Amino acid sequence: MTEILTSAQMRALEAREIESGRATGRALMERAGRGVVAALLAHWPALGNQPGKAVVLCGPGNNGGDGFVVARLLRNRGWQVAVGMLGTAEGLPPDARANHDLWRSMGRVAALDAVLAGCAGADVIIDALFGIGLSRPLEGAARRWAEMSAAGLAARVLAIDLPSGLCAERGQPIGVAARAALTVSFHRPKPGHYLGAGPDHCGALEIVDIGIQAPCPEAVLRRVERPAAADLAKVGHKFDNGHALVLCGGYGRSGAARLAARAALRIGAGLVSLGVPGSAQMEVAAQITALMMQRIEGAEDLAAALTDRRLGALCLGPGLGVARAAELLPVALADGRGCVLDADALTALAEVGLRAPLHSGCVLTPHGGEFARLFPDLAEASGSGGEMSKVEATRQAAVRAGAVVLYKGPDTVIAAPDGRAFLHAACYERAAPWLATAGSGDVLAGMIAGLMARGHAPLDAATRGHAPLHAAAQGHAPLNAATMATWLHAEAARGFGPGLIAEDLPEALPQVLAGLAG
Ligand SMILES: NC(=O)C1=CN([C@@H]2O[C@H](COP(=O)(O)OP(=O)(O)OC[C@H]3O[C@@H](n4cnc5c(N)ncnc54)[C@H](O)[C@@H]3O)[C@@H](O)[C@H]2O)[C@@H](O)CC1
Ligand SMILES: Nc1ncnc2c1ncn2[C@@H]1O[C@H](COP(=O)(O)OP(=O)(O)O)[C@@H](O)[C@H]1O
Ligand SMILES: [K+]
Repeated sequence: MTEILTSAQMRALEAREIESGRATGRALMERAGRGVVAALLAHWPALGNQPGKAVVLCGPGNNGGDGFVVARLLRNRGWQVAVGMLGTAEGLPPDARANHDLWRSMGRVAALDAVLAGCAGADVIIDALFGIGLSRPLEGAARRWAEMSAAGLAARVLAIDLPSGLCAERGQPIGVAARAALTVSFHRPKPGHYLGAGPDHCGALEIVDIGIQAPCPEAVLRRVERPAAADLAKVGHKFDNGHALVLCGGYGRSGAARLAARAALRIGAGLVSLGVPGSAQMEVAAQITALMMQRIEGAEDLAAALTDRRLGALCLGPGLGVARAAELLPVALADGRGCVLDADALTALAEVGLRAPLHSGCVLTPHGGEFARLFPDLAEASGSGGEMSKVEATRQAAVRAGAVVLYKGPDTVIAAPDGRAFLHAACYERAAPWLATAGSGDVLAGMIAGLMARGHAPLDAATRGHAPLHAAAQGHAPLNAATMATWLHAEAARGFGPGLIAEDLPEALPQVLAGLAG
């Protein structure tokens, strides 16, 4: 279950399910409500011991309809339930109206403001004001609710589908948004559950199966999955496992490249060389052992080094210096070899305005600042106050660059020029706040380069389990390498935990790789 659906895709699926005759809208709403109650009792088991007190806030659409179902099911379990409503019964869509009427046969519906004023003693508050249908900022009582919950005044808030006010696509409040302890969504998560401020507003996330059988569209955003051990196994001679070249900066600036190179080696490249200018040779030589060193003063030396076809991938950027990056970039990009561009290489690229001949073997790994330098319009459109999601911005950036773009952050989005896109969200059960440490991006760049250099093609589902296919300089495809490295990078941080510094990341990789195999 790796798909992440936009609101439009979710609506289309629901419509297809209903058209197929497999379910009615009412049935889906009933299952949604049942799922919410089950999730509530699973999340707060003490509430299952004896009937509690619930306040249910119902909005003017089907999210409100889910709320009426939950109110009825809790009342049937003996709970005291107060329902507050925004809008009128007449204005509700048909399924929500039917559930409103069912609830009215067993309880009252008050105005939202009145219920909010009396919700202090509730065991749980159900936010069923708005879900994927939110189209403008909250106002009036709905806004007051969002402010109240965001201020932490209301305990045990359960949001149905989304905390009201949160944009399902961008993971940012449209104006203000409620804050929940638990968010229960349906069928598949939405981008807003993972992006930006989404996880903070959602609290914890539960996805409930409501029995939709219609298949997800092919071209959806997917979550980055745990890699298969077979894809990372090492085989044969060191040259069978690929050779990566990490370009290094001058004297006093070699640390970042050394970090990247060590990560490339740890992730399984057979050989890793540092391309070092004369000024840094002594410094680097004193610091490395398993890594190799090659003198690369400028463009000519790099061109000569690249005549070795066993070099499967390059990494340019960490500690490189913008001027050196600008000199080396054209040579590095000339022959279409796998190339990870990070840090100073991205800044150099931004200075020439993406006119360098990027190609589909490149992976660009910008953080927010670098993304804004490379794609200022997309950064603005996806920034605060913009309308575009980080997913869409990354997708467009990949098309424009003709290369894989990995837009970093706790929510990392990875997109290929052909439209495929993946999200790695270091939140909820995969939170890895320790990654916010200097140099961790350098390690990621090295890991990607190491995977791209590795001398066997990734195994697809059809060939998994058979002997890997050997072909020098045919490493992991850039998109695969980027997604796998992102998962392993976060996993290494999660395994190490508090106190992590970038140097620890390559050293934590063996345990992560062993864990995959075990
Ligand atoms: N799509 C599906 O597959 C399913 C949807 N279900 C529920 O249905 C919800 C979607 O229902 P709707 O499409 O009716 O959308 P919502 O219930 O999220 O809200 C839509 C209504 O709110 C109004 N509105 C939007 N922003 C407003 C604002 N700021 N102030 C005042 N009014 C505003 C709209 O005009 C519309 O009337 C989901 O979030 C989910 O909870 C579930 O019943 C299960 C299945
Ligand atoms: N709060 C966070 N949770 C999880 N991952 C994070 C967080 N902050 C940053 N990261 C990750 O840490 C890395 C930081 O990279 P970058 O910003 O380039 O740092 P540096 O330049 O210091 O190496 C990226 O992989 C990014 O996705
Ligand atoms: K909601």
